[in-house]
Amino acid sequence: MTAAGFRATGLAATGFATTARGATACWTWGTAIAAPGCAPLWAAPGSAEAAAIANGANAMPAPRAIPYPSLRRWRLFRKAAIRRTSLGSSGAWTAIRSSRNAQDETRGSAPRDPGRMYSIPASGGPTDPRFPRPNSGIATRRRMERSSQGEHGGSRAAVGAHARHGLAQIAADIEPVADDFTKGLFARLFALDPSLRDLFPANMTGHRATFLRVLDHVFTSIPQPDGHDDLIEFLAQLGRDHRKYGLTEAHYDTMAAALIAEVHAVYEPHGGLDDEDAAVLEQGVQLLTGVMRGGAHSDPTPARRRARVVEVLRPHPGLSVVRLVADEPLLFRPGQYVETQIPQMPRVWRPLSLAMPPNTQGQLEFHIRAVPGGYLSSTVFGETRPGDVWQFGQVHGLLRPDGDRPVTMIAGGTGLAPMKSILLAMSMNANNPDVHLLVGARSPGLLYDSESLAPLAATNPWLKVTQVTDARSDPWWLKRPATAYRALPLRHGSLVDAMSRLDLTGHRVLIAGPRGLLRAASEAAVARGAAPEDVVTDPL
Ligand SMILES: NC(=O)C1=CN([C@@H]2O[C@H](COP(=O)(O)OP(=O)(O)OC[C@H]3O[C@@H](n4cnc5c(N)ncnc54)[C@H](O)[C@@H]3O)[C@@H](O)[C@H]2O)C=CC1
Repeated sequence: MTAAGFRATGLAATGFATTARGATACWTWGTAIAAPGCAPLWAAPGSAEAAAIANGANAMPAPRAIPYPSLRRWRLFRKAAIRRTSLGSSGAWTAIRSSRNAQDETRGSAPRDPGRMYSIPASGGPTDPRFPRPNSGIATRRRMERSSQGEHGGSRAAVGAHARHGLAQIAADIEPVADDFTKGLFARLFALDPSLRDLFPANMTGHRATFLRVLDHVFTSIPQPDGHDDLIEFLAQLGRDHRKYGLTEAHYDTMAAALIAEVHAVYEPHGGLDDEDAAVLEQGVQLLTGVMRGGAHSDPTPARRRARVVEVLRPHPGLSVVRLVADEPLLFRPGQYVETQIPQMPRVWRPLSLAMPPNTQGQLEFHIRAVPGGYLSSTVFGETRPGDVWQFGQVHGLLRPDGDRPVTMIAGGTGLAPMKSILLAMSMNANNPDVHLLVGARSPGLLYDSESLAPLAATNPWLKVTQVTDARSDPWWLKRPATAYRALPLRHGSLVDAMSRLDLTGHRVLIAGPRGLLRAASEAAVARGAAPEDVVTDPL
């Protein structure tokens, strides 16, 4: 074995032990460790994975988490659902029943739904795509239904016909009054149980928006003919996530009661929900809260982890690198992000990408760009000091290589963090697929981590790094003359333009950075031959 350990400057913190088969690495922030036996945290000592890594296999585990659907995906999904909604005895309904029966069993009573579920037709005609929406929507819908039933109620069949609109239609009816709805819902929730107020941040704007998206997703997914496994896993994951707020089982009952009451309140001025819609609503809400509760209950891992800030670096005036040591090592996959709470903003949780792979020392690193007016970033930037204790909830994220296929990474600004975590982890394997990292910044001096990337590229033959900057020269406020980037190839232009020279057929394409870049680079990747399912982003 030829060992090449070193201690680099700046942010670089990588030590390599080069073997005949390739390069493995162990690293710590300050000191390089040339130790061929370093096993990553996800491979328990003595496990088959650890043995596979020792034998040179690329042993990154498969992802477990279901991603949160993006707002766009939700909207598309939802539109499709409203067009072809139907309620049936689907897997989702079975889940509702199991969840309700499980609750009953824990309460010691007989299951409520021993037989079949509600006799709602399994399929029906599509809802009217021209269905009127804002404010007058509900009233108009009721008028339409009444006219089809006779003004003073109609046949059982007619009631069934409008019940087919079901949950997707309730979601559509809520949309025009979404803001008032979520305000009313949380006011009702906190009135029912004032202790809940202390678990959430003072500013509920983000929460209300997120809650609405979740509700919309659930209410439009349930009537779908398939995809219920994903929905159940999504809700279970959401329940696991919500453990960080300290929610108890009773809180879920309160939430269910508040939600049902608030939906009824929306329909109240328009004649109220009929019995079938009310039953459908209750089932949907039971599914939502029941599966979340089950997900939370069945997770044996701690709801929160803690880590202490040990170092805050400022590679350039617009960027903080925060390093922490956790009480207990965090379990995550390289490339993932973690829900984070800082002491200056209690009860506020934000996703941050981990810039190091998991390690037994519990070392964590985050790259945080100061965003003018940014809620968390500016606080971290101005106020974080060594000794601060940060808390962490669930980890998420799907950025990862896939088998032996070549990988192209597109990292814009601090979008480099998850890529660096993956690359450091890969450098511990003897065999890796070829990786081409394109890292972009506004100007050369903003390429903040070239000091780490240059030695990583120099010692790992499978890795190629290309830097891309929009401008050729640095802004006036960047006083430190930047030179580290000169160790790696540099192109000028946009990151997306730089992709135009690549053939991405058969490549796994991982993209991280500003939202605009995620969108533009995803389109460019597909245009350059990548299969859409191989283009992976994690919009934070
Ligand atoms: N997993 C992820 O997707 C991660 C995302 N981030 C996010 O990345 C962002 C990084 O911000 P900064 O460092 O200030 O980046 P920046 O604004 O300095 O831009 C970095 C690079 O992205 C390109 N870019 C920016 N906007 C673009 C657009 N609309 N279309 C095409 N290219 C675009 C720029 O040309 C530049 O090459 C933050 O918003 C952060 O939240 C950070 C870490 C992980």
